[in-house]
Amino acid sequence: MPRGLAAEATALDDGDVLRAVRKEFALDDGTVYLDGNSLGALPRTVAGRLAEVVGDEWGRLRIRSWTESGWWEAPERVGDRVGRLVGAAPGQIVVGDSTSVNVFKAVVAAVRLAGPGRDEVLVDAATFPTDGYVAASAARMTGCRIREADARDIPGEAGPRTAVALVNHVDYRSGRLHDLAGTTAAVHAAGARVVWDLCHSAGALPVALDAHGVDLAVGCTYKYLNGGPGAPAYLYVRRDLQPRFDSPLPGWNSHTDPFAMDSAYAPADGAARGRVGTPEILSLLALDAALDVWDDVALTAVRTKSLALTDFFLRCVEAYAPEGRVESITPAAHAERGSQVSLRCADGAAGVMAELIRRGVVGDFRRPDVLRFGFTPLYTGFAEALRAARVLGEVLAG
Ligand SMILES: Cc1ncc(COP(=O)(O)O)c(C=O)c1O
Ligand SMILES: Nc1c(O)cccc1C(=O)C[C@H](N)C(=O)O
Repeated sequence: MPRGLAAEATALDDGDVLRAVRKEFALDDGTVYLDGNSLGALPRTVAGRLAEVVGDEWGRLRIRSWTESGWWEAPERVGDRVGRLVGAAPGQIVVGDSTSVNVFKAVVAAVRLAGPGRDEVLVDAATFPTDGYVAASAARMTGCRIREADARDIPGEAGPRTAVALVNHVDYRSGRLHDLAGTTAAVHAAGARVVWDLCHSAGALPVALDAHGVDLAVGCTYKYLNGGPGAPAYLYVRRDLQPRFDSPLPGWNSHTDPFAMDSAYAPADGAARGRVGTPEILSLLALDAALDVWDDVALTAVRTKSLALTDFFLRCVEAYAPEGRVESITPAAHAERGSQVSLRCADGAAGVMAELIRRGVVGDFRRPDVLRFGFTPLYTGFAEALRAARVLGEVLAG
């Protein structure tokens, strides 16, 4: 069986249409990096571009770079590049701040868009914690109450009192992919708005924000978009909602004429209305450079490879892991799977992951018992999936 898997891995790598993209990343063949769903690898061109931004744009041009190097418009320009990856036409995404901050803007703005009598913020019960914390605070501030529901039940749970539902497209822990089209349609049918958190889906699979009429969305850029540690996040506001988008953080950068330094606030049109303060130029331009790797990549090819990788890894785990030691909590159905495999390991999961990392297989551990393996189709190969499962088997066999 294992010999058959090795031959299969070779054949799959040979047929991989994305294989050449790996060399665009700074990766070493000694490590199997399965943590791109926490921090994406470094695209090789980023360091040179950053050196240029620091040396030439900041160092030589200094303040002139806000206009001459295009710094001022960079949040919307880079937003449009992210838009191509999440199915958003230009003019609807602004890059800046953290996901947490953008969740706040989106949830409060969605409540402000809601009709009378809507005082409920519906939250995916298994949400990444920051979304839950921020939504709870946003609810308190807007006179709403929070109600939690399993993300799969949100279509049926949204009702006449729901102002907004906040849902994770892919669950960070289990890797479950939620139904963006169906949930959005059902929440709309209930008269409410939906905010999607795309942190674990953008760059991992095709996302079609415009096609499904999503109201608002947020996401980070340091996972599958490889923007780097602390890279700025983004906010999507559907074009027809932009004139009514009432930001709870109306900083001077979102003013229609920031340099008027007017004491009265007048919001900018378009995506810029989602801005707050001065953009994080260095990390924003690092992200801009990192996005170049996507120029010739089709998201459909990414999805095909992602599913093949995770299918193959699951089969390898079945072949190598001692019976009963791990159990996948990631859905087997392709329609319900993101780009990771999470294995429940009831016995000593933290120690197992530490040993895996020591042996060159980098995933992560999520308390209390989850071993999480992220598969980044741009740079992860099938032989690596096989090696990760083999080493996991060895570690579990102790
Ligand atoms: C689903 C999800 N939402 C939000 C965050 C937090 O984003 P940030 O730290 O950029 O606020 C993360 C990861 O850290 C995440 O996985
Ligand atoms: N944002 C992170 C960080 O600053 C340090 C360590 C990990 C992260 C993460 O992104 C965690 C990630 N969102 C998760 O899904 O677990």
